Amino acid sequence: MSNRILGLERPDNEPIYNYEPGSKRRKEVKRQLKKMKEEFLEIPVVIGGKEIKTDNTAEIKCPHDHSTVLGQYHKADEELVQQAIENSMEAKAEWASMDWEDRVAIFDRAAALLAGPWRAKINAATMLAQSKNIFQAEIDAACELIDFFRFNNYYLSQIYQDQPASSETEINKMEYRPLEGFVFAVPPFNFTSIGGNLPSAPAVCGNTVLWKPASTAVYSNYLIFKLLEEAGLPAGVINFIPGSGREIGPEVIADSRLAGIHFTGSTATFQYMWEEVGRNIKNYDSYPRIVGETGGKDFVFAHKSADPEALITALVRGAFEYQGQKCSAASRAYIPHELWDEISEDLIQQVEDLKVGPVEDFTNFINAVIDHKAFKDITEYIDHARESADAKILAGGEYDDSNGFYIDPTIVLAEEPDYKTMVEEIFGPVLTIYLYDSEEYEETLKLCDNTSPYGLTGAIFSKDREATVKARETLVQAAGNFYINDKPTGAVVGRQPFGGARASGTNDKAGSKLNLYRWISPRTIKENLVPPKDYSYPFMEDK
Ligand SMILES: NC(=O)c1ccc[n+]([C@@H]2O[C@H](COP(=O)([O-])OP(=O)(O)OC[C@H]3O[C@@H](n4cnc5c(N)ncnc54)[C@H](O)[C@@H]3O)[C@@H](O)[C@H]2O)c1
Ligand SMILES: N[C@@H](CCC=O)C(=O)O
Repeated sequence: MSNRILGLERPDNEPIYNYEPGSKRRKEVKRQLKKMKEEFLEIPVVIGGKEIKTDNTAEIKCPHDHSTVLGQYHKADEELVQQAIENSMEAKAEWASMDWEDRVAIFDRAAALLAGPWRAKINAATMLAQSKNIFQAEIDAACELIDFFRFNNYYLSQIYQDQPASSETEINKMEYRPLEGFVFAVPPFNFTSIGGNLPSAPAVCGNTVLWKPASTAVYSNYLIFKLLEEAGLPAGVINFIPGSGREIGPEVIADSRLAGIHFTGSTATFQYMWEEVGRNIKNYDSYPRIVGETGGKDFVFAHKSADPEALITALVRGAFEYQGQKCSAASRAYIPHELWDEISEDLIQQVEDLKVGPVEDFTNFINAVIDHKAFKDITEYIDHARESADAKILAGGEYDDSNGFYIDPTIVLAEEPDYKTMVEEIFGPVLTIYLYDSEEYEETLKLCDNTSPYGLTGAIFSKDREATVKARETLVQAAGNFYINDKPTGAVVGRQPFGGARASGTNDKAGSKLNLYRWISPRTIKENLVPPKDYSYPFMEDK
């Protein structure tokens, strides 16, 4: 990177490592896994750099192994939330006035530390506490978060350079102030990178932030917080307040100085938060910016011309990587009858061959789902499909939570296009397939568009350009990330900016310039170099 004053150079995406057998990197991750399981991590609330322990704690266990306790976290109560808000407001002035080159340098250093000495540790934490295999941890906790840090810096430098025109008689300037107040960052459990990005994107713009991590991802999120401390983030810029969302949320949202919410999680939680903001709207100092990326019911749509092998791979990886716990996961598929006859045997075989087990065995493709609630919710859908006359289970369907929250990757065939599992977000390893008559391609595209309230990701598989264009046009509002001949997951920062509309969120595209604009409040400054000294217009003069 060069020339910070004129603007950072566009960074490259962080390379993804393979962790092949015998490699040094694989050995280091294994060493970290062992160490973390032997140790017990005590996670405090952190306010203004001060670590606070409370008498209200919760255990952190591996989702894939109930007997392994990794540590415990201390929950913030109302009083600590108030302290965190006051501290955020105190830390604000100094942070906002720091040269932006120094602010971005801190996040550049965080990226470099994560790419280097912290990489194995953060990957291992994500593997153990969120039950991600090494490949899924690597693309998330290492690569995507490094990219978020670096690309946010780059985009911010571009925003700062964008200035209005001036002339010989006036100087115009756009000052990109942080928001007035503090920002509340509330991430989901499923991506460590989102945990790190939600507080750091507003922070790099000069805001101070309250970070409430998801209760099932506190372990990795705390390590990211420690990484930011090591990178030089001043105390109080981000305060770390783990605890119950239902208790902390209303307390924070009621504060008149709330300047913004940076949320990713379920549609229901986001709607609740928006309603709370609405209820408090008359109390705020300014209108809080509300950014929320939420649920999805992501589709794969196959035209009869689709490449069968590419389609099978996209369904297997798109639906079942990280146990389908990606907001982008392929969760419903539309396949013409004749193509189904060609692919069904191989698809079912491949899904049944997916190895299920703990993360410590790197040959396992599928690990556990996050917790008991997720296990219960997902298996209820499977049971519904097993008992319904409108559905049939073609693969998987078994589950067992005796040692860990394991659910076999499951394929459901729906007789009706609006069968429950074609419509609702399941957020687990369940793919529902609906077969259609290839003569009814356009009608089925419309059906796909209207079947669910979401609009996050979707894919068309087709070798016929006209059919591809028809899908792209008919499904124009059905997905904020639309893929042609690719799975609907795995967006890369700087290449496929991520987010969706409809019930899937405000579509502010995490890791892009669009997202950063939400965390700044521009002030236009005009300086008149030659102020006029006569109020009258020329045409008012008497001839
Ligand atoms: N669109 C995206 O970019 C994206 C990315 C990842 C996950 N997701 C979505 O996230 C969901 C899964 O994540 P989850 O289970 O962690 O979601 P969730 O809604 O249960 O929790 C998200 C966060 O909100 C907090 N929370 C819960 N109730 C709250 C309240 N009343 N006030 C304040 N905070 C509260 C939780 O503690 C957590 O930190 C899925 O719906 C998935 O589609 C979306
Ligand atoms: N950005 C990720 C999904 C994040 C939500 O879970 C993807 O594109 O697969």
